[in-house]
Amino acid sequence: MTKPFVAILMGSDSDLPVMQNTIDVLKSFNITVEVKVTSAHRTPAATHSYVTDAEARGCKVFICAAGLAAHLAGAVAGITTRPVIGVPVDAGPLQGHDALLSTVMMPAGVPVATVAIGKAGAKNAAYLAAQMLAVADDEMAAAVKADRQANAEAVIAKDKALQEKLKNA
Ligand SMILES: Nc1c(C(=O)O)ncn1[C@@H]1O[C@H](COP(=O)(O)O)[C@@H](O)[C@H]1O
Repeated sequence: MTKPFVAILMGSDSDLPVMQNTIDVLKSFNITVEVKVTSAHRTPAATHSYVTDAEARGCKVFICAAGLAAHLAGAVAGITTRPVIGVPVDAGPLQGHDALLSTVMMPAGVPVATVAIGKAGAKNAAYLAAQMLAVADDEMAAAVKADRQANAEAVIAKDKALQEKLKNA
């Protein structure tokens, strides 16, 4: 039996501050995570063998983060038929627009589910992975629903506090 996990691939260790957000959200759902620095440009052979091996060991979803000419997610999507989520990282003078376009503009047949640039996208990559796992896992589905409910309650509480403050101003 292979143990299910989510793999996070980063083009560089310089992407870690953004991708720590993904790790934290996945861990909050008790999802087993593997984190790997590997690059389609700098270490293409290692990237290929990691993805092939990870899939055989039970990786259910690949999350790939890269900045600049971000080809990592697309290259991984070409190796595996597991879902691939791409996180564009703001790593240079184009502020992540370069990474966004090179991650999202995949040719038909090899999709990369691309999230927003930076921290919000990094968090959403984890939520999306949890929702993908939840399709075949009722416990995960309940955890995702409970998390949504807690977020909604936090927004309502903030609004209530704001209304009180405005009333007393
Ligand atoms: N876009 C890629 C790929 C790739 O797509 O394979 N490999 C590294 N990189 C990105 O280059 C940026 C700068 O990397 P360094 O900080 O190591 O110079 C990082 O954001 C990385 O993801």
